[in-house]
Amino acid sequence: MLHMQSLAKVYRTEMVETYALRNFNLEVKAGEFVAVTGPSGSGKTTFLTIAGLLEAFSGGRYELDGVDVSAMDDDARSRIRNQKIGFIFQAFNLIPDLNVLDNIEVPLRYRGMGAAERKKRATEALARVGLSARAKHYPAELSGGQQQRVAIARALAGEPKLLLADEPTGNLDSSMARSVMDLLEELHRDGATIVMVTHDMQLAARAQRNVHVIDGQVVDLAAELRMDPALLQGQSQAVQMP
Ligand SMILES: Nc1ncnc2c1ncn2[C@@H]1O[C@H](COP(=O)(O)OP(=O)(O)OP(=O)(O)O)[C@@H](O)[C@H]1O
Repeated sequence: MLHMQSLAKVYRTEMVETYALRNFNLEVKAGEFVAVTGPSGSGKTTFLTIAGLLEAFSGGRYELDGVDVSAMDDDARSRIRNQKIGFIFQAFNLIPDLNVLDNIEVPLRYRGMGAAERKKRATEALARVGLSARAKHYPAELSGGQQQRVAIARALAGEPKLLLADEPTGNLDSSMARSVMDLLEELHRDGATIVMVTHDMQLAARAQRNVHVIDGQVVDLAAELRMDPALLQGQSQAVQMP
């Protein structure tokens, strides 16, 4: 489903050049639930942003659902993004002035889907996350856990090939976090492909597979820790320009 080979992402400012990702290799197969962990600044969000076709990368190759997206321009990338990817963010990112059902319909509007089909898909997605009774509520009338479930319904409504979650329980207390994780596990059992970025190792342990990132690279965590137990504290490298 997702195949990254020798991917690189360099951020350049006047003073420094930061390799957020370097020689980044990862393959996620259809139906997998993968958690990506790593210390602050290791490149997790950069990886997710590129995986979700929100940003271009500096080198290497990325294949999504069998399509090489490496050389695509912004328009082509956003078309594929709208069709194939569902996002779940830490901050939910619901629109406060729209009710729950209308929020779920937003990405379907971007696809140019007709009103009747949008409503049908949004209603089904809301039922999927167990919140049918809240269709007409506004985000502020819901708990954090319920808002995240709505955001998951919004991600699901487009029937994406790949669900990308960035710290999906980061803004939730532990019982709400558990229920959101229960939902992700359930979606995975039903066949969804999920890649979740988190710094929470306990949460990550509930995924099917863990991938650890240090200094912009996927590492074999067990082997690295045997060599240097302090590695978990590592930061990404900022290289001074000459
Ligand atoms: N727009 C940017 N411009 C310059 N440097 C950036 C930019 N975005 C990220 N970086 C740098 O790239 C590196 C990786 O950042 P990234 O946000 O991907 O890490 P992270 O693992 O998600 O961190 P955290 O867990 O703290 O969110 C960091 O050194 C960061 O400072």
